[in-house]
Amino acid sequence: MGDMGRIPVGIVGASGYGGVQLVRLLMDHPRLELAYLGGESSAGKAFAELYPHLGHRVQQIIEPLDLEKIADRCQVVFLSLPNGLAYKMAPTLLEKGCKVLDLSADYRFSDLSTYTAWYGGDRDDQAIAETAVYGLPELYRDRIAEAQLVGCPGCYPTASLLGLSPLLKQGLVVPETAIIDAKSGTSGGGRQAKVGMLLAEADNTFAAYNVAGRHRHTPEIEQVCSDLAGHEVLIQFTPHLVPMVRGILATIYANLRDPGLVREDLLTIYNAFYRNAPWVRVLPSGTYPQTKWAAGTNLCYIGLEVDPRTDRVIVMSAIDNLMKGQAGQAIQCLNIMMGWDETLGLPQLAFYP
Ligand SMILES: NC(=O)C1=CN([C@@H]2O[C@H](COP(=O)(O)OP(=O)(O)OC[C@H]3O[C@@H](n4cnc5c(N)ncnc54)[C@H](OP(=O)(O)O)[C@@H]3O)[C@@H](O)[C@H]2O)C=CC1
Ligand SMILES: CC(=O)N[C@@H](CCC(=O)OP(=O)(O)O)C(=O)O
Repeated sequence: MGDMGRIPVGIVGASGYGGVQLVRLLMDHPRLELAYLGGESSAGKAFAELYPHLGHRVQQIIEPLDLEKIADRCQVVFLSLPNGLAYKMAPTLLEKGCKVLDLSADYRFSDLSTYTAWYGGDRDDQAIAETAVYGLPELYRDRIAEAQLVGCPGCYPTASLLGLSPLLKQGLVVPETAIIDAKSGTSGGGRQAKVGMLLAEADNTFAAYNVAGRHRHTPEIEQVCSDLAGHEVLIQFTPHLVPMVRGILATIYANLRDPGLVREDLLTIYNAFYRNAPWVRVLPSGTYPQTKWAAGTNLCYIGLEVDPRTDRVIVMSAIDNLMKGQAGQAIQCLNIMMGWDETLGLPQLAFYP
């Protein structure tokens, strides 16, 4: 235990977008303290050299990877790394008693053959993967509370699943008719330099990518939808890149089983479903979410409509991809794992008015 009863925490991948969000959140968390910052190409640099605006609060140097040292110093470790690295690091940390929260895809799949089909690699750690809990608290809160290893969801799956879950759980729509049309800001692609993310390339343009089941978040969304529906479900998911930095808006369409249902019926059902979920705000009738309301917060805003001409429900779900879609949700999960209030240390006020 660190000073004043705070829990010492390490972040591997501290220089990336997920890493810096975690640092920002940990600085103001009343029960956690930063005990280790790790990176690869940034190792040896002061964190303040990369993020000078946080330099008055964070004096640490980013250190090279040393799992034994991390485990000696930390009770909790966040792995915020490119896919395919966490599963090589987590076993040592777990063996030494650390709680591990992985922000990559390595521990999101209960069946590793799905992971390797989409992410490649050769994994033989099915037994460890099976101990991991999918870190979407609104669906798996009780299991997260008992977990030592959490696989935090992707940003698109978070927005999509929070929008779709009440409908699937209650059997209100035909699951196979669900279409998720989602748009993300560029920070979803991480901090690595990529030509498509240059301002000159990404500004003033709006386009779909990885269409027709080609995005790796498709199987992640389908895994949870199948769990909720009680049978295997295929979902149409189309991601888009929009010229903004933060935020995801998922617009979801599905055919209602009962065409007599109206908007108010569904809003009542959504409000009941999320009544104990402090990070989900179901909007009043006729109000649709905007990404800027969620920016910088751990909130998910949900609005919905029913189209009586087509008997479809249309659900809109907005999050900040770096917060509820990544680092904020990881802290929410840790709060639950520690038995604390799940809102502890997480911002509710958006960056914008
Ligand atoms: N951006 C988003 O909206 C979301 C991202 N995610 C996932 O979270 C994870 C992190 O994403 P993001 O923060 O965007 O990524 P970034 O590209 O911004 O950062 C990646 C980090 O990984 C570090 N790293 C890379 N290789 C190694 C290594 N071998 N050993 C130690 N550190 C290493 C880098 O360190 P260095 O700079 O020192 O080389 C850097 O700190 C990814 O798996 C991503 O898919 C999940 C949800 C949303
Ligand atoms: C805009 C953008 O590029 N977004 C990323 C998704 C980021 C994410 O959540 O990635 P992981 O599932 O790997 O954690 C993409 O489409 O690849």
